[in-house]
Amino acid sequence: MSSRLSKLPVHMNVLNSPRKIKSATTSSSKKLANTSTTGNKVFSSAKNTSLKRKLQSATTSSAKKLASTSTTGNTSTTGNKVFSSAKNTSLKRKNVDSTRGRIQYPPPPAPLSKPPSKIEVLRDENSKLKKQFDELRKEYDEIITESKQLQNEIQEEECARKEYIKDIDRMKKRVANEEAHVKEIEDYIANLQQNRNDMIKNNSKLASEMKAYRCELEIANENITNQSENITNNINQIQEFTSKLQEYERLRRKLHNDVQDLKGNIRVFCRVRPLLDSESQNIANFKFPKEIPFNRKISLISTKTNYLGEKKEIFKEYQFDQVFDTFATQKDIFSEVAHIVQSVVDGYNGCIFAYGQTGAGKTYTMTGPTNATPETEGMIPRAVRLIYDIIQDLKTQCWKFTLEGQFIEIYNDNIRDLLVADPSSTNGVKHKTIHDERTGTTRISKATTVDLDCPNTLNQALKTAAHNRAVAATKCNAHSSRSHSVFMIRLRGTNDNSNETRIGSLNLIDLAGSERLSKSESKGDQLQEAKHINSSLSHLKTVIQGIKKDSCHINFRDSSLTWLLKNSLGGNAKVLMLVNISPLESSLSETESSLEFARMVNSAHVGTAHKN
Ligand SMILES: Nc1ncnc2c1ncn2[C@@H]1O[C@H](COP(=O)(O)OP(=O)(O)OP(=O)(O)O)[C@@H](O)[C@H]1O
Repeated sequence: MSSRLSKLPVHMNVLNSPRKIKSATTSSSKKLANTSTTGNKVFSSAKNTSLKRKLQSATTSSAKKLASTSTTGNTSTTGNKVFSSAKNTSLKRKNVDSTRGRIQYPPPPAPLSKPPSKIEVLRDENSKLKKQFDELRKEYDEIITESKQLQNEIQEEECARKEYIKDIDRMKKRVANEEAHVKEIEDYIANLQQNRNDMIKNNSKLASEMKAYRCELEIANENITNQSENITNNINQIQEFTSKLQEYERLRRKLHNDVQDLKGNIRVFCRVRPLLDSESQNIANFKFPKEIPFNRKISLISTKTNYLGEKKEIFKEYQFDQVFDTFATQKDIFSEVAHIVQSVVDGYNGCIFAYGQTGAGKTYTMTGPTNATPETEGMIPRAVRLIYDIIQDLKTQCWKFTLEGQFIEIYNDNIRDLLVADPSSTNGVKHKTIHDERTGTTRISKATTVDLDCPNTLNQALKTAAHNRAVAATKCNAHSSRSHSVFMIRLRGTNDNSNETRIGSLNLIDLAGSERLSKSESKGDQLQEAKHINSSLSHLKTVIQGIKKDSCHINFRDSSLTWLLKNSLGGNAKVLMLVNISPLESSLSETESSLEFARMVNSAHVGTAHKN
């Protein structure tokens, strides 16, 4: 019995060493905490179970010993037996209960007056064992508590581990993403690297190109420097040439004027128009003796019957500045007119008038036919176009020009505006001729003035004038032949370089038909018209004769026509008279009359022209 009990401490040695158990538990707990693997859990659980089993076995053995001791005690006393049995039963139950939970120990036996018996010894032992058991139980409870804590810790660790695993998975995913991102960045960097390499290549290429350009630039700069010097030299030369040109221009104008003076300030051209398709009459017998460089003479052979009834050929020869036969073109006529136009731009007054009987070709010569072409257009459009050309050229010499025009007609000695949009609106309007003695120019009051700044304005003005004359012609039979039309051009030029000013004027006149009163057999209004025409032409003749004789007093005021032409016929003027001749034999008498008038004009001398 004692050996068996003595064996108990051997078991209890294990259990009785709380430090060892605690240390083992702590070590196990640490291991568990460190490893947190399922295997460790199992191990820990197994250890706890083994500890439980040992405790149970120790309790069971103690109970058995008590039972056995109790049986032996029954031989002494019944009361003790009962007591022992009851105690043993109670102890057994307690011991059995102890396997389930807390163990209930029997109260210690009452002290014996006799030396302690075996039972008392056993009781002491039992009491000691109980104490040991209580201690063990306490330790066990602590271990259980600790184990539970460990379990909890294990569970927590397991949860944490799972979280870690999740975190690791998340991290893995993140790492995968980051790796992909890194891959992208690496690709991007590789691309950038490639670009950088390309750019480096380009850079070096550009650098070498730039070097080449720099060389070229240096050469170009040298060239520019050289050329700048050349330009400066050229500018100096140009300035020299310009001043020389201006000098030559002055000389040219003087020479041109001298030539005009030598030619005479009143020059007369004669033009014989061709036979028209519509005409079937006989042609007069004209002769155009060939001269070089141009024809100056025209011979007229007529047959006259004397009082004896004898037919006699009469030969008359006229000489003018130039004679144009039936083949002459508008261009031929203008080549001579152009000199006067040039004089006008040079600052002189000019006057070109067409004289001749009705139908002799005055309007054709001055304006051109109704649907004129560049070949057939007359002196007026050609003169204006030439002025445009000359003033355009003069711009290189710093000349600026303004050009304006008026277009009027003189009918029955009254002035009418041909550029007005509505002729009926001017009924009763009295126009006056105003001469500016300072500038030597003439203008008509209250008449429309147009700026002839471009060929279109000129064409429009010519159209309006032609329309207004046509309207008047329908109202009054053959009106156009019954009035003098005057296209007045005024020109003003300034030169800021030389501070020069040029003022010139050009009158282009289509005179009324010059047929004689006796022949026209006019009556009524027509007679009145014819009288006015003859009167004005007669005054023109008188004025020119007065000029021819150098008369002190020339009465320009005698007719509206001569008054209008005062500045154009006076000392400061270049005059060109175009005598238009009909080729018809039936017009011979009028032809002779016109040629006589022209001869008289041609012999007249109109002062010495001077600039305005
Ligand atoms: N050189 C010419 N070449 C061709 N046709 C011409 C020429 N000269 C005049 N004509 C024509 O002769 C006709 C009469 O000419 P125009 O009208 O010019 O005469 P005019 O002297 O002006 O007459 P009016 O005094 O009645 O105005 C017109 O049909 C015109 O086209």
